Amino acid sequence: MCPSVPLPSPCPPGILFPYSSPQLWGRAALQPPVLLPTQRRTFSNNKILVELDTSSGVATMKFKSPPVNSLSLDFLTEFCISLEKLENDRACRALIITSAIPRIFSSGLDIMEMFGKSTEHYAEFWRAVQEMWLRLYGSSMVTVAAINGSSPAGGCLIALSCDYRIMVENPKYVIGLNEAQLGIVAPFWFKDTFVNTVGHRVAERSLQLGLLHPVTEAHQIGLVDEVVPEEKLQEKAAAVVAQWLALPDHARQLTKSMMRKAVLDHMLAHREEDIQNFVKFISKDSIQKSLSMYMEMLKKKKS
Ligand SMILES: CCCCCCCCC/C=C/C(=O)SCCNC(=O)CCNC(=O)[C@H](O)C(C)(C)COP(=O)(O)OP(=O)(O)OC[C@H]1O[C@@H](n2cnc3c(N)ncnc32)[C@H](O)[C@@H]1OP(=O)(O)O
Repeated sequence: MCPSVPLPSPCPPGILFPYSSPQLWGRAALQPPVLLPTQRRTFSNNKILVELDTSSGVATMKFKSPPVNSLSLDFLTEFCISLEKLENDRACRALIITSAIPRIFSSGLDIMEMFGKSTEHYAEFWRAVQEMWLRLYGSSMVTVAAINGSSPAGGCLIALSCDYRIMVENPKYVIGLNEAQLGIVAPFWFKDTFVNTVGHRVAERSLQLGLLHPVTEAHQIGLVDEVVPEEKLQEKAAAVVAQWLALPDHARQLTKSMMRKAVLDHMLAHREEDIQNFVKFISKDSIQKSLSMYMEMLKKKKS
């Protein structure tokens, strides 16, 4: 189960740290203005590898869950634990998220977690999905998605939850919230996150059609901020992080919080109701049938 992490009281999970924890504003001030020798701290679990460069304050998180980095309950739990560790580490000010699996950033929520399971399992799974989003969208760190492969649905949500998205130029890669194609509906907080990034009209069309956008199109509609060749991705991500970290942390964090608070608060106010809605929706025979047909379609595509 995704842990309920003790955030500084009285802050509910997902509210940006600056609102409740002014003592953390000073992360920037804690950094001496001299170049220190590079020091790396790594921690790894089954599905995620994290490397923190303590001299720059930048962590890189690599998804490494073959075949397609699908967001299973185990994956989400590891993700939340890693985010909590970094968020609480004063040496860490920024996070770059990328994939160690060729051609895939993340294939989104693990469909097998939403298929043929108990209602208790669906509730636990959905709480973990919510937790992941609350932590990432509400993070006080600078977050950059270095998208080095396709990123449908939940994978796109991870990217959307970051402060900046850089995607590798490749005509085969796609990104978007394609839930409608599976016969399911993107929850209101997926939608809100999407609207906050691309605007209402683009989001409305893209969501209704369940579009997966090729990279160039994703760039045109503002779903990704920049497109780069594969070999430039890490360098570009580092440069973007450096630009964002050049500002005083407290000013950047309060601005981020101001921009995101309404959406985070809305979800927190409806969290339990959202879990009940998900369980009810996903348990329906018609939805289970749609998911089953979709999995069949994926398998057929392969053979
Ligand atoms: C009211 C409120 C209501 C709330 C209503 C509910 C809201 C739910 C919101 C849902 C959000 C989601 O993220 S739903 C998930 C959406 N995700 C997707 O649609 C992605 C589907 N996958 C793909 O398009 C492709 O697999 C892709 C990722 C591009 C990789 O293509 P490749 O050709 O490289 O690989 P494939 O051969 O297709 O896949 C390799 C194997 O991984 C499996 N696989 C692929 N994606 C998978 C996935 N998401 N979950 C599980 N398994 C997956 C395939 O079946 C294969 O299994 P084997 O055949 O056994 O090897």
